Amino acid sequence: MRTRCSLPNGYQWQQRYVVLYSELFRLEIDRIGLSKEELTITNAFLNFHANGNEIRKRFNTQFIAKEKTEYQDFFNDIEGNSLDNQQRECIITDEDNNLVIAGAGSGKTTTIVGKVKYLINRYKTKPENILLISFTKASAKDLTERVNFRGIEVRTFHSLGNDIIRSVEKGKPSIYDSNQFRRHINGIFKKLQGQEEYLNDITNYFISYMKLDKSSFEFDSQEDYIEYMKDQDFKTYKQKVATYGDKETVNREIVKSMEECKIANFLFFNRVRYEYEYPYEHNTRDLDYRQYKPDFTLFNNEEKIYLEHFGIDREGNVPPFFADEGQSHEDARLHYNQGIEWKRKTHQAHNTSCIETYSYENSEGVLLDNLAKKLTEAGITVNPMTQQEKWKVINEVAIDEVRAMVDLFIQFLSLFKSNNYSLDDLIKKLNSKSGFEKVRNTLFLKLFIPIYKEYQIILNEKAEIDFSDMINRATDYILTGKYTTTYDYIIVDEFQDISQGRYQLLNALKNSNPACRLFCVGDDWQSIYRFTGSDSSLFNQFERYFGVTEISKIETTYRFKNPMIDISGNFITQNPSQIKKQLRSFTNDASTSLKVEYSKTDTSDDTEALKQAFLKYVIKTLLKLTKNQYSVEELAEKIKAFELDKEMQELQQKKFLILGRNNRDFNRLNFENHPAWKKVSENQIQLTFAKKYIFDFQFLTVHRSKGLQANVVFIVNCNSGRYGFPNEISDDPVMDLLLSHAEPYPNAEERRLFYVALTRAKERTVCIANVNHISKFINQLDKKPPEEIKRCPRCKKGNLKLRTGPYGNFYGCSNFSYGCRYIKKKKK
Ligand SMILES: Nc1ncnc2c1ncn2[C@@H]1O[C@H](COP(=O)(O)OP(=O)(O)OP(=O)(O)O)[C@@H](O)[C@H]1O
Repeated sequence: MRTRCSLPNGYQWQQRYVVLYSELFRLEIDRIGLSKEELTITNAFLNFHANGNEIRKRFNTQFIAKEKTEYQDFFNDIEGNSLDNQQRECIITDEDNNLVIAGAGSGKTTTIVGKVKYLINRYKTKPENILLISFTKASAKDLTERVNFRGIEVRTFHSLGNDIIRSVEKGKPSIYDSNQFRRHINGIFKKLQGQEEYLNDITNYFISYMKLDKSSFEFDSQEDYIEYMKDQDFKTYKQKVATYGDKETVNREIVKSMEECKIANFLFFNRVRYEYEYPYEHNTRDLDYRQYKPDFTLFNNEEKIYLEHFGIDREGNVPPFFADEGQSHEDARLHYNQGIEWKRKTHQAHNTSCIETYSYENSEGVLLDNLAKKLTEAGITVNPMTQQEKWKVINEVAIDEVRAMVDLFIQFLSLFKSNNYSLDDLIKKLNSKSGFEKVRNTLFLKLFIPIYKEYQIILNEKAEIDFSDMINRATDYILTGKYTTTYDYIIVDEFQDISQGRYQLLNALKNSNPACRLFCVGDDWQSIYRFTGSDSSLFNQFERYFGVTEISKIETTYRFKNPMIDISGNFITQNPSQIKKQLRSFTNDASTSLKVEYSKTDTSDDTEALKQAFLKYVIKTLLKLTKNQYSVEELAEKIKAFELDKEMQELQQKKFLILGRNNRDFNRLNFENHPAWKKVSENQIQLTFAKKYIFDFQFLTVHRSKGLQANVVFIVNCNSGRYGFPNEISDDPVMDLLLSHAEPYPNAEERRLFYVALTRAKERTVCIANVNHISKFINQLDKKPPEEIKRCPRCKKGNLKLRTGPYGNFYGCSNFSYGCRYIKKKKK
């Protein structure tokens, strides 16, 4: 064991002796006959107890300053870099528990390399007494190479757990092949669908509980309500044919609210033929009003019956945000109720039948039962599909939802096991919830528990353990004394990805040697592995878990610059739970910019936008390289004539990354009609420019891009919707059952993921968003969108689209179908 040079934090020591201190303090010690020597010692104790922390701080400040001077040469060359002041200080700081909060690209790994070398050089710590842990095999290998010191091998938690088990059990444990995980869970899920009750539950979950049911009365602003609606994506299970130009596409029907979605699915699965917002059979158009389109038109043989769903409570009130600008809530209520009356009178006048349903029926949980009765009374036959038929339809039209459900099971199971939870723990947490969320979670658990049990049976039958079992079992061996360690120092990289199970292992290792010190480095802004078990509260509340801790920061980023530092920093800290840091760039000489490229197609193809974004970057860079001597047209000519060979070659040296939220986002790039572009492998794109210059683009998911960097990064699919960015599945509220602290800030995990995407580029990050489905993240980031993407001043979410009406051209909000009725006349 080495001797300590700086003074440890005395908080625990002060606590231990607090009673003795109070007793001595009460006594008049110079009058109780102590010898001179006893008096000196007692006074020193009292002084140190009262002022210990001040004394310690003063001493340590002096110590750090002295150490920085003495080891200046050493710190001037770590991996060929001269360390910055914060990097130096956190290496020298030497408490029992040390947490280094780092920024993206701030040299975390360089700092760890420096720490290890410092321990070995300065304190002569034996390499075998330093345990270095990283999270993935690749990062452990990279760190081993960077530390490059014989006897130091960086471990992953898994390899460590594996070795502990092997040493105790005197044999290698059989490890479950995690590559089979998805296949197994999918297989179990499919098998369970053969059971009648399970099939009932799963169809029920998809139809009624998959999307979050929030009443419009819960929202104060139309802005928030529209955002919620767009995130939830109110697609029914009915398909509709749509025509774009000369192409026909089949898409799921989209309605405007969760309640309408419930009604539509009810009609569809009960084989009631209907059309959504179909023009009323009688002409009602006049100069002020367009043709009336009832919510649903039901076809009963030759007869048409209408269905209107009214968004009112039992007293006829409407949600607060129904009021238009300058309109009082009471006026909005009157206006809406007049609309109801108009519809009733219209049906009376034309002798047509209209079934009415109300929002309050949904809040009271009787909407669909009442609807069934009303349909029967109106003579409409309700002919329910069997569960098998329903499930077949769901699989046919919404396979993405079925896959997402399997992803959710996988994510839930991983977090459940890596947290070392029991089913009882889940039930207890469940009981703390209420309302829709409780019913939804209960049904989810009913679906999850059999999957978990079957999975455990597979493990038992094969006598295998999975990664979570490995960590948990290793922890047990340490806690029961079957395995002992001698580590003086435990250093953990990427600490933001820690899970409860790994924390328990770490704590057990640390506590088995009282002299052991812990040095953890990570960036809470980049914690993106909740789906494999990480729990960000372990980072954010480090001290609560490990005891008194010295917290340091490294905040100079060596990758990206301003304005991206400020933009991304403001973006991530909108979530108040993220720790505040002041990132700054190592240089003011260059910048990293953020651009948004808006795709204007009606399809999910980002190809054209990617091309445009790339061209803009090429032009900008060439203008700079040629010192703005030429116009854009001249540049194009010169490229064709190969007169900018040097500049083009310089451009070719750059690294380009395309990032997607999911692997399937790669399919958003489709180069059918663009011969210069081609997909050359599963994740590679190539562009041949001017028939000569080849540019390579690598596609990665944002998760895979963690720790990587490029000159330019294009982020595709920056759109709203359940599978956009933010992806609404990953922040499914059911995950709260497993987190030690629920993350109340909306889309917290996805925000961190987007932050990781934003911070990969050295020069430019381009977000590609579709004008019709712009992600809320883009709305927050792009404060000044181009003219043609004028934000709607009312709902602030849509953009204004030029339309033609009876009084000429006008701008209307793209969120019209979500209820925003803003219009503005086009100036002549
Ligand atoms: N003091 C320094 N001076 C100059 N360059 C440095 C310094 N510290 C680190 N770097 C450089 O910064 C880059 C990023 O360092 P490193 O790989 O350690 O970052 P990181 O913080 O682990 O990144 P990420 O946040 O993406 O995981 C490397 O090229 C490294 O050499």
